[in-house]
Amino acid sequence: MNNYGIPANALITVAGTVGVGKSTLTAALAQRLNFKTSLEQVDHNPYLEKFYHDFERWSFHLQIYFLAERFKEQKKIFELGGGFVQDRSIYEDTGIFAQMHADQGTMSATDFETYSSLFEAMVMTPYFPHPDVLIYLEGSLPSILNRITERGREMEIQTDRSYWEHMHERYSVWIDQFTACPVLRLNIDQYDVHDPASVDAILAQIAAVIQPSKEAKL
Ligand SMILES: Nc1ncnc2c1ncn2[C@@H]1O[C@H](COP(=O)(O)OP(=O)(O)O)[C@@H](O)[C@H]1O
Ligand SMILES: Nc1ncnc2c1ncn2[C@H]1C[C@H](O)[C@@H](COP(=O)(O)O)O1
Repeated sequence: MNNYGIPANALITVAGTVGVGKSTLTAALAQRLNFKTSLEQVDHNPYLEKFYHDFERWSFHLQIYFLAERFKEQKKIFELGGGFVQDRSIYEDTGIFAQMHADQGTMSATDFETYSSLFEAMVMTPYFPHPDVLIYLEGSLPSILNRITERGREMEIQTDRSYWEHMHERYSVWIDQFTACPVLRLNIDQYDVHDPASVDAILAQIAAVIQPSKEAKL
């Protein structure tokens, strides 16, 4: 247990739509807690750019790739005994991205079924540590679009606004139904990741969510 009352073996996962600020908050929390990070690799992803140019052609390949990457990270977290802040959850791959492309017809029904059965088989294993808390970042679509633009990944900037609108809407429905682990909702206008007092306040909220749920498991 550290000064914040957060167990040293905790798994904190940061969720939310593209550009909302997950990686930035992940790094800030991990640094303060002296936790390891589990980050999403964008630069070495062999499918991501192709996917943004042709969803139909590449969505299945990309989902399989993300699933494999995410599962390797889950296994590492399990083997190292926790103490991680994780950028994006595996639940979002299936519950947001794969589902959205299946619903929009940019992933075929057969591909979605194959993907979903693989997902189920991988998640139902002892390697799969559910987070102690999932921090859900939320904010207005215009603020998030500004962040996507400022960050400057050309493939995302060139993507139609409607894609981000659908995703934003889908996230808000998804989180209201999410029950796999305890959730802490944070509005991006209500914290400043560069202000230590503001990060302290988040850590206190994390501790308040984790402690009762850890006690309940004992
Ligand atoms: N709290 C914040 N205040 C202002 N800008 C932020 C904040 N968090 C992230 N950003 C900026 O928004 C952009 C997207 O953040 P990032 O952490 O990469 O998002 P995500 O990992 O959710 O896609 C980056 O340019 C980052 O510097
Ligand atoms: N499962 C996914 N399917 C499609 N695209 C995905 C998936 N997971 C992440 N992405 C994309 C979205 C962004 O362009 C990058 C990185 O996500 P970010 O929210 O910026 O960390 O990968």
